[in-house]
Amino acid sequence: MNPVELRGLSYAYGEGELRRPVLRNVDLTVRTGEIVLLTGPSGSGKTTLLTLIGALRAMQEGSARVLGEELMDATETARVRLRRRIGFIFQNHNLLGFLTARQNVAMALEQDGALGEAARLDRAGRLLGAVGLAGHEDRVPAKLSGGQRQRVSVARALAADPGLILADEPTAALDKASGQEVVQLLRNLAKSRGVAILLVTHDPRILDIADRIVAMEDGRIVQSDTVPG
Ligand SMILES: Nc1ncnc2c1ncn2[C@@H]1O[C@H](COP(=O)(O)OP(=O)(O)OP(=O)(O)O)[C@@H](O)[C@H]1O
Repeated sequence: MNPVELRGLSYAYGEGELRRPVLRNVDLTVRTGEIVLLTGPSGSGKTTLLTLIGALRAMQEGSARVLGEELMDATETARVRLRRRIGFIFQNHNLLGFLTARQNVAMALEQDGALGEAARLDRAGRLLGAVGLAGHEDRVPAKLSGGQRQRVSVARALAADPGLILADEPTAALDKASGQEVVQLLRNLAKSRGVAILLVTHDPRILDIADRIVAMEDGRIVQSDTVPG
């Protein structure tokens, strides 16, 4: 089973005369452990596609199988359940400012009823160690650099042991070195854990981490290149 399989996926915003198609007949497969970068001009539909795959909005047309679940006609309950199996990373990291790095990561484990508070904090500490933040566990986001904050997001996305990570412009707010460090880290973790990554980016500095680069234009996939290497 591939983590992501899209067939004939179309999507439009608005209704009636205001209806505006933004995705047109998209086919896309992401394999286990594969890192796919999604590029394309502003407005080409990348973020919309990512939110559909992430079960953050309801499908309209076509088929999307994500981690084995069909999203077309899926109930809200089924979508919520699927979202818990996906790691999300965003440009502005979405960390809670009043919680420490460790608490931010531990929060992502709260869905797991089997783990008590102490076990969650312990696991969060180990994940922070895995992203190179040992010694920074008890700092709040404001006391970390942009790159370190994005590493906390990576640790948080990995917390629930996801089969798929969806990232939207994760390096946009970072300088070149921190951006490359974060994506390299993401790559190493994905490869060692067999997690698939679909990453939207405008950042030409990180194209070399991809297994495949998919280009979108006007709601269509116009090019899919396997990166040699
Ligand atoms: N909630 C919404 N309601 C109506 N139109 C929307 C909505 N969200 C996005 N759009 C429009 O849909 C189109 C695709 O937007 P989307 O954000 O998916 O593109 P994108 O490729 O991610 O762009 P960017 O690179 O600028 O983030 C754009 O024309 C946008 O204006």
